[in-house]
Order: sequence, then structure tokens, then C-alpha cells
Amino acid sequence: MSATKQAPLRFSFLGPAGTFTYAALKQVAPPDSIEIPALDVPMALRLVRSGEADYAVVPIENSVEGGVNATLDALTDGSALQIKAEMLVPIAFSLAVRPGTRREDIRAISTHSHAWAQCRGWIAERLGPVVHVPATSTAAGAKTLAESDSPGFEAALCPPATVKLMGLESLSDDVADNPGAVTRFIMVGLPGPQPERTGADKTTLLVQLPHDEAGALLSMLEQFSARGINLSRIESRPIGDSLGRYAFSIDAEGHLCDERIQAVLIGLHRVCPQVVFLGSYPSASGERIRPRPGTSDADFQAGREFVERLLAGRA
Ligand SMILES: O=C(O)C(=O)C[C@]1(C(=O)O)C=C[C@@H](O)C=C1
Repeated sequence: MSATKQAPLRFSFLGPAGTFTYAALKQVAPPDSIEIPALDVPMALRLVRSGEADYAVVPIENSVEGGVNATLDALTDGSALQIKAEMLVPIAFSLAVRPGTRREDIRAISTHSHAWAQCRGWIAERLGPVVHVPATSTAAGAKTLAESDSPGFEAALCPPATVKLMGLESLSDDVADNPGAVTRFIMVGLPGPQPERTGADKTTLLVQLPHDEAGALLSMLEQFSARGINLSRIESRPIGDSLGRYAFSIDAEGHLCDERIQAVLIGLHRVCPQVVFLGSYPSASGERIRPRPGTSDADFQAGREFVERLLAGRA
């Protein structure tokens, strides 16, 4: 009897094919996956929420520009989603042109705003004053340059591999203000069982602080520090209902199965009006977490047994 064939997984991503996001997708999507390019991050996530895609791959953090606001906001703007994996992609840009274009012909360059932010110094120094024409992604700018009769710009900044893919030529590779830049991407699906604990994990949360309460931020942070938990990212995002109201987007080292992370979640739930759990997943660096003395699962278990003895009158 032949085994029933699993349907291929469907991956939405910030498209078109040739974006840095696409390179991240290739790290996790099985070869027979169905690839669904989306115009922007909210659309890629919407396709998961609607059931048209099993997973979305989107950028979340850039080593030069910081958090990707479109992703941080869209993750919690709608029904619940969970991060299943993270991927790192080294970022270097090529200056792509149509065959025959020379450096001195370039008056305007199209690319994603994050890409422009990472290259504008390099461009200003070597090309002088050049206009940035925003594109929905690096590959989208390169595609328009290759395919449009009058794109309105003479060059695009895109991943080196995308130059050839779009039938363009590179006038320069390794375009960057900060060589060594890296962007972090996430694979997002519907809530379900967590990926297994590896000992090198991250947990992403969105935490809202009580309104107008002195010391609220410190109380929130104490939940982590008391359990020896390192935060690899913390940034504030406006809640949007009025001026001065913020939620904190946080990556904490550890997994939902770790006792110390559970204790943090209980603590946050006690002191914060809203705590959104966005998933525990293996960290791309693979660096194992060494719990601070007194914060391992065994330490928590011993503490619980101590209290149980007291409750049972066996002190
Ligand atoms: O436009 C792309 O190629 C993307 O995948 C998006 C994105 C980003 O949002 O930061 C990804 C990596 C680079 O930093 C520039 C752009």
C-alpha cells in the first residue's frame, strides 16, 4: 500500500522572487513548497490568517535599521499568529542597471526604504545627489527597472543574485554603509504546538504597560531580570489609540517549556494589562543558554517541592 502524499506547504513572503526575504524562505521551505509572493508584510501575514498560506516569511529586525515596524505591528493587528522559526540573511546590495547604463547616467535609484537607509552614504559619496524612488521591496524595484518602458529611475539596489535573475547588470557589488549587515527573518504560522525546546531558544512577546503608573516599565523588566533572562531585543511601538501610549515588543532568551519563562509570563500577566505570546522557537545563532544559578527547571522544581512540603505541614 502506498503512503498518502502530503500536500505541499504554501509559503507567502515579501515578494517578488529575488528579495532578501525570498533567500530566507529558501532556508526553511521544503523544495516542493508553493511560493506565494505578497506585495507587503501585512498581506503576507493576512494570507496565513485567511488560510491561503500555511506560513509567511517576513523580515523582523535589521542590524542597521532596527525592528521592522510593518512586521512588529502586523503580527498583532488581527487574529493570533505564532513565530515558528527565525532565519538570518547577510545583507549586501548590488547597484543594478539595464545593460549599457553608466554610473554617470544615474539620477534616481529605486529600492526598499530599509535598503536605501543602509546604502545612502555609499551612494552619496560615489554618485553624488541621487533621488530615492521607494519600492515595495528590493526585487520589486529591480523588476520594474527590467520590465517597465519608462521606470522613472536608472538603477536599483537589490541582492546580488537578483541582478541576473532580472536580466540586469551590476555596476557595483557590496554596496553598503555598514559592511557585515544582517537581517533577521521569521517564519509565521497559526497558533499551535511550539517548536521543540532546543536549549538555544527565543520567546517573542508584546507587552502593554499599565497606563500612567510610575515605575511600570521597571516592574515589567524586573519580571525578566529576577529570573536571569536576557532580552535580545526590546522596542516600543505606539498602541495607536492616543499619544504617549506604547506597547513593548520583546525577544527573551528561553522557551515556553522553561520554568523561568513560565514564571515570567505569570508575573507579566499579574502586572501588565495585556501580554501577547508570539511564539517560542530555536534561535538562529544556535548559542545555548546557560541559566543563571537558581533559575534552572530543577531549581524551580526544588522550590515547588519545598512549598508543597510546607502546605502539607511537613516543614
Ligand atoms: O526588499 C527586500 O528584499 C526585503 O526582503 C526586505 C528588507 C527589509 O525589510 O529590511 C530585507 C532586508 C534588507 O534589509 C532590505 C529590505
